[in-house]
Amino acid sequence: MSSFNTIVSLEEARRVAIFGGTHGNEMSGVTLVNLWVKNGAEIQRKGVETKPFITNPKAVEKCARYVDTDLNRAFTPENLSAPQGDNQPYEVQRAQEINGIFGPKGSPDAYDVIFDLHNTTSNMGCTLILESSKDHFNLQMMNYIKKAIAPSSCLVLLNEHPLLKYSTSRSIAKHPVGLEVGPQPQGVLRSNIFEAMRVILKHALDFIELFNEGMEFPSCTVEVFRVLERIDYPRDANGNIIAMVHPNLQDCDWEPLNPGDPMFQTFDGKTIRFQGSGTVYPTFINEAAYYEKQQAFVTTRRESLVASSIRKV
Ligand SMILES: CC(=O)N[C@@H](CC(=O)O)C(=O)O
Ligand SMILES: [Zn+2]
Repeated sequence: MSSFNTIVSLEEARRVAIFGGTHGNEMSGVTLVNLWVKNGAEIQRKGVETKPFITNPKAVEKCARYVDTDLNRAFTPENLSAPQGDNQPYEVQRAQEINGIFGPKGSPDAYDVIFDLHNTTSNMGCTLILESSKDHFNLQMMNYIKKAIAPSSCLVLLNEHPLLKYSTSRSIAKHPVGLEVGPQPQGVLRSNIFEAMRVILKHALDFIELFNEGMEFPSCTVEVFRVLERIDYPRDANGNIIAMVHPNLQDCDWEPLNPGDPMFQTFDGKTIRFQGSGTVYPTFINEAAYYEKQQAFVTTRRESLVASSIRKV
């Protein structure tokens, strides 16, 4: 297959940012970024300028997900081109500022790579979130990280869904990478989650350094979980939740869910079963921040993507 033989030449990744506090109550990213703002030795690499940055300082101060609106949905073309002014929601103003520093989104001036650090209350372990199946630089980075952290594992969630995709803070970079580690409650630090996040980032930065030094990365395949569908909690006519995630599904992120498997449990103990047509892999199961987004979990499908060989130009 030609895709296995072609070498894709890519620009070096000289400008890298690490975002923490996009959600102000996700403490691993907030804490790591604050640490690195004080002393950046750990994130320095030869030939790379790495900028640690707190994206939503007001939300961090309140230890809340956001102040007016979710910053990680705010980087839409409409918001970014809206006239600047104090009458805009805080996060929209902030998105414009951040786009000015690390973007502009979609332009040659944009940062090369942005890592955005998140925590989830779901039992997802280490998850890297990508927005494109065609970004060979990011796919190679995923392969490098997976190999480097073995026998620990990290999974790749691909959100390329035309309707479920959202306008993230990291989306202003040429190569956006979300890092989602859990389970960790909102406002809480857990040492195992904190350290897992730190290790992933170390390997990611090592990859960028090697790439910039001219190393060639041969073609490989990367297993990803592609976002398929958002599943809401069962609700009554008033919109109130009438069931919880079923105990058989709770904490079983990334495990196969088959048609007929228990999915929700009503308050009077009835089981609601999955009605899909085939096996899916649920994730973000019972994420605290997603109650407001009408989402109990997302379903995904396992796929193997081919990453072309890459080398710097
Ligand atoms: C729990 C959480 O905040 N998750 C992130 C996922 C992402 O960064 O794509 C979000 O919804 O923005
Ligand atoms: Zn988050």
